[in-house]
Order: sequence, then structure tokens, then C-alpha cells
Amino acid sequence: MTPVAPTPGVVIETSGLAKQYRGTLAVDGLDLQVPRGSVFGFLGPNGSGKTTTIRMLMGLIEPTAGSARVLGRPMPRSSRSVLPKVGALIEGPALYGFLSGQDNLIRYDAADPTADPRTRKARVGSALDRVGLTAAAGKKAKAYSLGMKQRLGLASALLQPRELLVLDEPTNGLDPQGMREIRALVRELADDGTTVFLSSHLLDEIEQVCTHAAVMARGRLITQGPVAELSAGTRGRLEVTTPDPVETVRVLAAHGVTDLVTDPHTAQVTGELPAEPPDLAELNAALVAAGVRVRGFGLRRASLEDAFVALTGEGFDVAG
Ligand SMILES: Nc1ncnc2c1ncn2[C@@H]1O[C@H](COP(=O)(O)OP(=O)(O)OP(=O)(O)O)[C@@H](O)[C@H]1O
Repeated sequence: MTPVAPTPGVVIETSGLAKQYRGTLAVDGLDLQVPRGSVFGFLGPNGSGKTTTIRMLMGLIEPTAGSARVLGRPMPRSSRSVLPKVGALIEGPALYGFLSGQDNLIRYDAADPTADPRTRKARVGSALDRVGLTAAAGKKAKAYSLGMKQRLGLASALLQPRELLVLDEPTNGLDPQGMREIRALVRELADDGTTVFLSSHLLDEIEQVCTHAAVMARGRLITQGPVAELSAGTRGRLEVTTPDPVETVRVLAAHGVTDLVTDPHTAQVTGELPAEPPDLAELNAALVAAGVRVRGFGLRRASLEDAFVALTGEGFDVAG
């Protein structure tokens, strides 16, 4: 079943999308809406169904149930007309190590029947430039760092102008510098008007680069929307820095603060404010009146991680 008409301003839209493998419901009734122009983070712990979803969106596997539209067209039926407008980087780039970065891109470009061979060199040159690999263009790909390989993969997706980029875990395995480079590139592409859909199991990454996000857990969509709104729905945590944690916990608990955690390393006591929070100035005064030496007092903004934990009751497997 395909939705009657595509929703305007939406580049990826799924309805009840599901994929059942023998014994595993990898994706379970997914209703996803990715707005045009967004940097959309598809977030979830390992095994939550992200790659399976992306493979269905790209027409690589058939859904068991439900439907998907990409750029307004039903998939996988319209793969032929849709995929040329989509740059995809799924499960790491397929590169020839014995070829230079430049020659890898020439091969990619030559495999595209719509690409004019006369302008190939210029296309490859500008894609290399785009990802900052001009200086390393002649080096064999096997000598590239992981980050450079990833950027070369991105360059291959950028040989043609794209309306949509789909990146599966683009920073997986990269060091912090490599991650920063990819994030900067994603921002630049988005500034140019390309919609970027990227999956990640890293909350931080999504918060830093994405305008919108969808959160998956065990094949199901937990929530989706603008990143700022997702975390705004979750209350922040109160943080008190003090050498007197025992008395602090007592006073905070008496004021309705729950889930109190003492961290001896940071000398911080943190806790969840009640639905109707007490006046923070009064709470601070109550601590001082009880003899607590308050060295720091504040409300930490709720993160996407807090939202995830609040929504699923589970911790987020960031190590995975
Ligand atoms: N080809 C397959 N055959 C059987 N089960 C599969 C297959 N592909 C994925 N699965 C299962 O489906 C579930 C979702 O996997 P999927 O790879 O989509 O998750 P993911 O969120 O992308 O995680 P990761 O980041 O580890 O790839 C997992 O339980 C996985 O074991």
C-alpha cells in the first residue's frame, strides 16, 4: 500500500514500513517523514533496524509490509528514476585499494551511463575538491586513512548533483578529527540545499549536526521531529557541585528531587526535578541554610540521550 499522494516538502516518507527476517522483526511499522532541506539523523543503538530501513529506502531489499516514497516516488518500484538523484553511502565505500583516489572516482563516474565522458575529469576534480582530497588525489586508496576513505566514498556520491544524500553511519570507526571533517562536510552540503539523511548510533553526533532526528529502538520508531523539540520535551537535570553530598541529597529529596546520583569524581549531585519544580533560588537558599557548601548550582539542558532514556526506559548503548 502506497500513500495516496506524496506529502509536499517531504523527501522520504514511509508508512507502516516493516521487514521481517526469519525470526527477527528488524523494522516494525515505521512511519517516517524527512523534511526537504533537513539534516536528518536516524538514531538508534546497533541492531535497532537502521541499516535495514535504509536498504528498503534505496530499493535494495523489499519490505515485508508497508510502503516507502523517496523524492515523492514509491520505492522500490521507482528505483530507476529516483536513485540517480540520490547519493548513497551504505556500509562503507567500495574502493579499489590499488587505484588512486582519483582513479577510483573515474571508475565510478564511468559506471554511470548518464555521465558525459568529456566532462569526467572536471567532475572528478570538483568532487575531490569538495571533500578536501585534491592533494591526495594521486595516492593509492589503500594508503588512505579511514577518514580519507570515507571522504572518497562521499566524493563518489557527489559526482552528480544530488537532491538527497543517504549516509549509513558515515563516521563509524573514525577518529575525532575524521568525525569533525565529515560533520563539517555534511553541514556544507546542507547549506547548499541538499537534504542529508544519516544514520548514527552516536547521540552526540546527531545533536551536533542534525536539524531533525528520528529515534529507533528494536525496530520501532520511538519519536521524530526537530532535534531541539525532542530534547525540550524532557526535563533537564539539576546539578549541584559540593563537598557535602550527603546533606545535599537530603535537602534535595525533601524538595521533591528524585533519581539523585552522587558522583565522587566530579563532586556533583544530580537529580530530576519534579513536574512542578520548586523555585531554584529557594532551593539553593535551602541548601545553604542546611550548611551545604554550594560550589556550583544549575540546570543541565536535557540532551537527546535524556530523551531517549525517558522514552524507552533503557540506556543508550553508545559503546556499540
Ligand atoms: N540479512 C539479515 N538476515 C537476518 N537478520 C538480519 C539481517 N539483516 C539484519 N538482521 C537483523 O535485523 C535487526 C536489525 O538490524 P540492522 O542492521 O537493520 O540494525 P542497525 O540499527 O542498522 O544496526 P547496525 O548499526 O549494527 O547495522 C538485527 O537484529 C539484525 O540481526
